[in-house]
Amino acid sequence: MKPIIWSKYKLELLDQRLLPVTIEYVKCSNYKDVADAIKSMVVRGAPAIGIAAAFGVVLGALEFIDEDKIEFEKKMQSVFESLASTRPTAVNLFWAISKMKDTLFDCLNLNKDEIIASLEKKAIEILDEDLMLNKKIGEFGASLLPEKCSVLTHCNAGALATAGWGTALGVIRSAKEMGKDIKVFADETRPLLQGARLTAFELMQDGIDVTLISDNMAGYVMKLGLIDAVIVGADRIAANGDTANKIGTYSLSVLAKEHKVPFYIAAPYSTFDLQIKSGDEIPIEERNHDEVRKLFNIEIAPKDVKVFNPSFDVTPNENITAIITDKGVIKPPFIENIKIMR
Ligand SMILES: CSC[C@@H](O)[C@@H](O)C(=O)COP(=O)(O)O
Repeated sequence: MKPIIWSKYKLELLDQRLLPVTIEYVKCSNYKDVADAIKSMVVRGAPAIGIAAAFGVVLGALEFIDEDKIEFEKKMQSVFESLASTRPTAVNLFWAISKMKDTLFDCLNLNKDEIIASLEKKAIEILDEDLMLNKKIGEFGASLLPEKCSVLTHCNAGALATAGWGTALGVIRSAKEMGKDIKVFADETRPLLQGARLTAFELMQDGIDVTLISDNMAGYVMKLGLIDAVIVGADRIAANGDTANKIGTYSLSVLAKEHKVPFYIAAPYSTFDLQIKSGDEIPIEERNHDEVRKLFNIEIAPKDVKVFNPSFDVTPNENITAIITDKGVIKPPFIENIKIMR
């Protein structure tokens, strides 16, 4: 099941808000539809929102290509801004938009058809490259896992969050493909339940042994000795290795440290933000408070209760055993080794 389908200048996004109950695609015929889909989390996961935004740029260009050159450039600027204003934490979004901006800049002197063709080519390249990067992450990560092991993961860093295969779940898929005996514990991941709805669904579809737990069970499961490794994805990795990922990841890293369980981050190069020195500089998205007050639109708390709903947290580098990337496995000291690897 592909999360992103591009065909004949139309973008179709698998509506991840409805999974696993309903399988439905949302059709995006202009850049505003794409921005709305990213904001409302029809499409989610760091690499997937970057890819969707790249196709959003193509749709924006198609909409404005017939304007005169100055007007076209002005309108494209608002396309970039609108797509960039959707979600602040995952750097893959800004990485992909910046690739599309560079491509547009390089082809502005070409004719209209050539401009559209260049932008479309770049967006398809970003999509195809992500799948290839995930396969590499999978291979590097799988070699870290013992022949028989049980992995805990959080949120969804799988095929649904990427062009396919996944980062954290890519490591699990590759390990399985290598013949390793892998069991997975998936945190349900409140408030939006990406672990329960997406990770459990994805792994079951692939016949991978998965056990769902609620987030507050992770410590007990580790204490029972049921977890050999934690593997999660990332939304942004600072130059010192501090990593933003779905809210709850930080707590897991603390639990893993306490129980001496290795804690791995799996992410492609597009998730690194070497402009920022540490995780303190990563913008953390705060989402609608009803995500916490309600579950599937049903009130589960007093209507007006105060809520804090940060969508991500930052795991400090000292809690991370290694970062699995498409170029290899980065171990501490992260400041030096990230520089060398990148
Ligand atoms: C390969 S996806 C990595 C991360 O983007 C993922 O773990 C995550 O935090 C997704 O958050 P989401 O809010 O569902 O977009």
